[in-house]
Amino acid sequence: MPIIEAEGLSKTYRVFQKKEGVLGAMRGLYRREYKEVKAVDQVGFSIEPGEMVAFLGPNGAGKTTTLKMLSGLIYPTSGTAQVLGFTPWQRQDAFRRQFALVMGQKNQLWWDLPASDSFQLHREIYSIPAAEFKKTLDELTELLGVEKLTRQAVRELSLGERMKMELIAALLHQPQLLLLDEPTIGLDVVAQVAIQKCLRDYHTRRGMTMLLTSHYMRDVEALCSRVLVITHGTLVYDGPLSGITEKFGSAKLVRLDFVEGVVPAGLERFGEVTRSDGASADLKVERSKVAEVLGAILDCYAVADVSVQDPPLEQVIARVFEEGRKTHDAA
Ligand SMILES: Nc1ncnc2c1ncn2[C@@H]1O[C@H](COP(=O)(O)OP(=O)(O)OP(=O)(O)O)[C@@H](O)[C@H]1O
Repeated sequence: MPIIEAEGLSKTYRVFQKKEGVLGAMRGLYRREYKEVKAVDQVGFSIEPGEMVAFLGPNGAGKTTTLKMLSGLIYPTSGTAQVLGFTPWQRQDAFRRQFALVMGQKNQLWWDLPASDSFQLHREIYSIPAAEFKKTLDELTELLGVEKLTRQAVRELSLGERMKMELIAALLHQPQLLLLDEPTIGLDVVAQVAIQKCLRDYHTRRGMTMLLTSHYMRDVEALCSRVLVITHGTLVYDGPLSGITEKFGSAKLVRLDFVEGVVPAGLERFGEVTRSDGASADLKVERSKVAEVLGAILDCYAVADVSVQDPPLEQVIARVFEEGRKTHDAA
């Protein structure tokens, strides 16, 4: 049975339009005007137990709104979802005990108290047996290298340390499903890698299911083999991470090193030269023409080394977002 099954999930927000100026504000008191924002439009997907899935999209695409519906924080306008066999917005206790939601932009821990006090509260709320609580806590603090920081007030911790504590709090009750909304936002590369490693190790040990939103492609590459892409509230891709490059990365990057120690003139007739540096150059070549172009280059020049690469994932994803925007604007 899938852990998450969403069908036709939609959310339209009704937003109050405040008029400019004092007069406008006064008019708004008795004649309120609203506009509708279609945040999520007929989204459907299914996630099997143990999958680690990335949920990608540009700012305002509807990712957080979808996660909020799946965790029962808000009601959908229409559509259905079954999460762990429950309808999330019915907020049954048994459902809440089996999942966790971590939002990189929101604090769930008490600011003025040490994280260990918040952990104890979680233990009470979830009725975790003392021995089990200690074992999980020790495992997680060790995994994240924060054993010595749990007795320090949360407000005194760095952003990265705080995020690690948030993650520990979320995992203490050993949820089957972890929903993560930008868990590495604002973190330096070292902290990002530590969070990724913790999630990967924890997944290997416990096999939890994970749905993650992130604007950092490194998170996605490190953790998720499947990707859902949403733009303007609509799902535009659901498939393997590698498939995104095949589907949307129409060009390949051909890297050439020339024997003569300089990049020869006239290379641009074979494709767009994206880098030229000493004896080496990068050429953007249409995927279907790579073999033909390489043959022609080798006929013309003395090439010492050649490699053919996919474009960086960031570039491909940016292209998917851009195409989604164009389709939306044209509709
Ligand atoms: N509470 C709300 N009331 C009104 N509109 C909202 C509300 N929350 C979100 N929206 C709107 O819904 C759309 C989707 O927002 P959402 O936060 O789900 O996007 P997102 O993909 O998570 O974006 P980001 O990557 O910037 O976090 C946006 O246009 C946003 O302005």
